[in-house]
Amino acid sequence: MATQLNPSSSTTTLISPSSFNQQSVKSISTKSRLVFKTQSNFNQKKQFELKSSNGSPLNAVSLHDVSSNMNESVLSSIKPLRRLFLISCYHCLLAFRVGAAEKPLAKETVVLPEETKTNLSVTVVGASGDLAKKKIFPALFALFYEGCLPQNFTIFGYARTKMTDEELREMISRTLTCRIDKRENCGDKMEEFLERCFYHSGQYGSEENFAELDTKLKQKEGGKLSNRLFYLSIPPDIFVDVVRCASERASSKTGWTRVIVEKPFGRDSESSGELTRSLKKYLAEEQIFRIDHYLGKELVENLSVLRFSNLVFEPLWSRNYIRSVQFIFSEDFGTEGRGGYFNNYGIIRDIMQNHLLQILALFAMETPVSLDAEDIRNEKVKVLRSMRQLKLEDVVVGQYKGHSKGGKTFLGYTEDPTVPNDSITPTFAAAALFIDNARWDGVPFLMKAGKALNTRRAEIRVQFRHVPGNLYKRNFGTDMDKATNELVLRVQPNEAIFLKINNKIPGLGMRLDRSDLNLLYSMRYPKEIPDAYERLLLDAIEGERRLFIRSDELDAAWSIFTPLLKELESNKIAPELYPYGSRGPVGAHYLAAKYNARWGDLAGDD
Ligand SMILES: NC(=O)C1=CN([C@@H]2O[C@H](COP(=O)(O)OP(=O)(O)OC[C@H]3O[C@@H](n4cnc5c(N)ncnc54)[C@H](OP(=O)(O)O)[C@@H]3O)[C@@H](O)[C@H]2O)C=CC1
Ligand SMILES: O=C1O[C@H](COP(=O)(O)O)[C@@H](O)[C@H](O)[C@H]1O
Repeated sequence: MATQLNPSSSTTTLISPSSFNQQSVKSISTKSRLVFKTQSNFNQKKQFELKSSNGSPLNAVSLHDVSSNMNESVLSSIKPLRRLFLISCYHCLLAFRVGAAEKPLAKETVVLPEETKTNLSVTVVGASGDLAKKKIFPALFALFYEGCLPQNFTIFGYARTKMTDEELREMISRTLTCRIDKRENCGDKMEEFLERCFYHSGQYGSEENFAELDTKLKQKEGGKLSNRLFYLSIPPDIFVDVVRCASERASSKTGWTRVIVEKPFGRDSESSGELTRSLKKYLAEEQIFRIDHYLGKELVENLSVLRFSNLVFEPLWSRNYIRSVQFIFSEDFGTEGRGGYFNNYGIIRDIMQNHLLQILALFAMETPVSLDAEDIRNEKVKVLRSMRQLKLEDVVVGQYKGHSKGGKTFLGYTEDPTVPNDSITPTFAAAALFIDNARWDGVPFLMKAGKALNTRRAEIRVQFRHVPGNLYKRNFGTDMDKATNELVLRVQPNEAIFLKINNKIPGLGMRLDRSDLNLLYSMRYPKEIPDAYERLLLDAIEGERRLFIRSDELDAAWSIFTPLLKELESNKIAPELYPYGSRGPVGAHYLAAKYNARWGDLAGDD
């Protein structure tokens, strides 16, 4: 196709603290978060209330008697890490509670002895950069505001730029915001947060500079057991240097050391494998948290809930009923400011090979044995390993060109000063992928990702088959495509789940139309949805790996895309040009049509 040039119920589950063992902590850590609360109608006994991660109660499973407080002996039977997790959840979920019954956090907080002996240090490496300012510091502040960080925590910024602690605070403070629905004490909280932020300037490959950081970290930790999290918010070519220096000179001697690595994890199978091998010289796999922030998005988290906790969906989840599945990402802006990075990667590596493929794996996996990270990741790997390598004839690539509209001119990709004039890096791609297993044999999984399009959105669209022998086909005219059901998970913006159904238009005649059963999050859940980085940072702090990418997942993901990327690059495949702000190259329509599908986002009735 390319041209060759050169919900929730209101019932609550209660767990008796006396039966609260490691296993229950483990299962809670993967399924839900915890709230400890004191309730007068339960004889003032402390109770553990299971809540979904957005604070709404989970469906009831059972109701146990509550017999004792969570005391030292219970805590001491729990491993230190779990204890820390338990404590942090305690703070966190107090804050997630909804409704008038919510009590001020500070009054309910019981500081457990273990917590006073532990310190968490988060070092943001590349603190002067875009991602750190835009996402990481604000997410850390949101966690602090929500009471999700432990009592003793320190945040360090590390980069080459010379800055004082005060200057870092000034830089961070410009990007901090309060949640719309939680402004109480926000200014004070910001002050408190900023007081815990410090800066160390150093080179990324200097062990000496990391040893200095270590000294500063130790000062702040004040002899407490130290847990250290390093967030690598830097270009990938310096990941290994930083990991070497941090692990050799600044890792914790008393607690855990973990490293969050930002994408890109390599450019292809070889470079990704090389990166993994290099990181593993200094870190165990359990210490590496490869982040894909799409996995932290609310609707992506909900995908498995929707599938596995609703009887109505899972039986339909196969080639028997599903005609095609579409994963759509679009942005209504170009590479503005990130052309240097982007030109070396392109949209397939930037969005498809990671964000969209991760969602696909979650969508298509078999039911995992449990919600434990390894069980889920095992299933994702199986799906990825069952996928066919992507072929050139199943791909369309595009690049945006300049466009003037309403007196405004939008520059084309190659007009961006950070991009070479003759660049053929794709800013748009559409692809048809296939999973060769019993469940999905023959079903096209269509992906589309593009920058500088007409709209910003990310969604999953499941198009179901026609109703066999549909009695009502005449009432629809000839366009049977219109008569199929479609389930849409709108990841962003305006999070929603809707199901397109056929319905009789009220009246004496018999005319049908398509209507939506619509779960619009802003109506159903008026609370602000936490940013993906908040969820993922909290998970990394708690040691929850479910939403991070394991090295074998990464290998399998690269295997699908690497041959295609090589072919595109070695044959210098020219992208189809599309105007800035348009719906993208027309080739994408032909690709969908080849597999008897139509892009759901372009149907005009969403
Ligand atoms: N920005 C975003 O929206 C997203 C970014 N990412 C990934 O996150 C990471 C950080 O992104 P972002 O903040 O945009 O990156 P930046 O380009 O802003 O780099 C972060 C910091 O790294 C240092 N740095 C930059 N270039 C070099 C270099 N060539 N050699 C050594 N140090 C350098 C700079 O700090 P100093 O000069 O002070 O040392 C800079 O402030 C990257 O891996 C990126 O791919 C992933 C998803 C989204
Ligand atoms: O990883 C990336 O994601 C952003 C889009 O993230 P979103 O959460 O704002 O949808 C994208 O702009 C960027 O190119 C890519 O590297």
